[in-house]
Amino acid sequence: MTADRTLAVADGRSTLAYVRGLLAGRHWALAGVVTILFGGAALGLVVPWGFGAMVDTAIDSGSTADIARIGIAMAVAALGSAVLTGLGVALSAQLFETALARLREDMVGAALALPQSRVEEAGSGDLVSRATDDVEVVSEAIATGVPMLSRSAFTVVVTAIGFAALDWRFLAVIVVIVPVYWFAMRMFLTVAPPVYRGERAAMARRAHHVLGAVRGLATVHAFGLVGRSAERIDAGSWGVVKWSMRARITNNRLFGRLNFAEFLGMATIVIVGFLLVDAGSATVGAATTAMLLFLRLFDPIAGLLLVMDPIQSGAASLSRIVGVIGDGEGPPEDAVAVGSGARRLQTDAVTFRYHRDARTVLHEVSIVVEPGETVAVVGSSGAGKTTLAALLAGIHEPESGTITVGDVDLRDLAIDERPVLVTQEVHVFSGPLIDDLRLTAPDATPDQVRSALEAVGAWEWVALLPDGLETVVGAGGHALTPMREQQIALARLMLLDPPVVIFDEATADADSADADVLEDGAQAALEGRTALVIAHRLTQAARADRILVMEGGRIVENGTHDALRRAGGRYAELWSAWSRFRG
Ligand SMILES: Nc1ncnc2c1ncn2[C@@H]1O[C@H](COP(=O)(O)OP(=O)(O)OP(=O)(O)O)[C@@H](O)[C@H]1O
Repeated sequence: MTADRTLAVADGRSTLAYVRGLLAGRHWALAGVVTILFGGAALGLVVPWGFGAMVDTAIDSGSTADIARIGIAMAVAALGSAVLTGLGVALSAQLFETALARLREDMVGAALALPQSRVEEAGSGDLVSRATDDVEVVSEAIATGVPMLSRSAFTVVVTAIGFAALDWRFLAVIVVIVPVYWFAMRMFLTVAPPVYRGERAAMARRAHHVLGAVRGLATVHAFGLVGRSAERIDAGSWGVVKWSMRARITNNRLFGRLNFAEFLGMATIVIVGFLLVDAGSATVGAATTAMLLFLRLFDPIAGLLLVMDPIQSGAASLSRIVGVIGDGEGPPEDAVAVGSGARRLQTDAVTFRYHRDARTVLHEVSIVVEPGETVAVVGSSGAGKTTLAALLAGIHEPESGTITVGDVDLRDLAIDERPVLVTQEVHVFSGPLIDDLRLTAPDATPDQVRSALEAVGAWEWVALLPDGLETVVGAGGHALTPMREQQIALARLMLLDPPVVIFDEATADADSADADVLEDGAQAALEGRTALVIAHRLTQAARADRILVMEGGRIVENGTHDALRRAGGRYAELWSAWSRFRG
């Protein structure tokens, strides 16, 4: 039975495990990136060290050649640092972009494998937003966050080591600035996200008013609504101004606190440097180096704080994506293959409700469709025919009872072994017609495609298309009538060649002029298969080997067309009403 539940959101541990899986086999590449970035950051220390050494050399009346040598060492180190950092950032971006590509693939694969019932329960909007917005947020976090994190984190760590190497007492600066940065970050991460969300929402409202006025310009003019429209747009724009001001104030507060931390740090280094030099335990050059080291930290620390927001959002989105990937109930690992050949389709006392609190839609339904047999299901609207079809195709699971295909439980079957459901909703994919038909059989030859089209009565019109099988159909291509789309669906089915088929009013959409052609096509497509046909047109039911009549979620009659008509029950009633209707 189905229950109300949204799509899962993975917890921290599962998300981390998934990320580890994404990077599996890339450990050496990751270690290489870390080493290169560490080397780049370490070489960067040579520049402030060089300046300090220059100061000490000048104080000690060293020669110009000594100073020049230090300058050359600094230049080489700066170049080396730039090259290594650039290489490290590029390699880390490549590493993470590759992981992102796999994440996208996994997400699309999982979304496509999700049972339709799960998507319906959770709401398709949730899935769409995870597949688009959340993937976008993660890629944004990776594109902006990873290079900044890689560069900044290593610079901060290596600089702290540099302080310690110079004189451990310079580390006092870290004790002074860390609390200020910590509070600045806490404030920013608490205040900024709702302000940015508010700003985006205000922009969306303004766009909504502007688009509404532009699209409905004729109505705006006709009813003299120009003034009111302008007022709404004004109000929307003013909302954007207010939220943008708040966002800028939030940013300025952050930068104000960062500047305060920088001031405190510099003052600490000046004081510690003065005391150390005064006590003779450090040189003026060392104090200069300490100050330059600290100045180098400004950009990386600000960068780290600013990427916290996208990284946080990225982590939240990643857990939503990993939730979907883990949620796929897909085919069981040890899915059973029942082999080729015709098979029996059977339900045993199947009961079903759409929701826990809803009424029962199917009551202990037991049916058997023998191998190769075509059984039609008829009944009044709301009898439960479509629900039965959905259960047989594995879209919903019974609350109780079992469904078996060739004596194997439906739940244990691989997805491509399950009965194929053909409904009246046919989607024609954009592209050459032959590609559309080959969706279900990529290796089919043009001759096989043509035979399938002939069998369902579609070759006559396909042959007359401007480019025959190569004609571009679907959105923006050659338009097809509903009947032709149905025929395409039947031809796809023939090419797929499944042993068990469920037709849910697959030919119901056609005009009566087209109905006979489609029914012939459907008959051909069902030849040799085990088929259950939900029939709206009773002529279609009359062609079946046997008919089941459904009412109120129960099978109330079972027999051939002739036998049921003679019995004078519900089917006979439906048939005479249908015959009168057809004249
Ligand atoms: N997604 C759903 N959620 C809740 N109830 C549903 C849902 N789909 C169908 N039902 C209910 O289940 C019952 C059986 O519907 P079903 O569509 O299976 O009947 P049907 O015989 O196929 O009818 P029709 O011929 O009109 O398509 C109806 O009462 C219907 O309101």
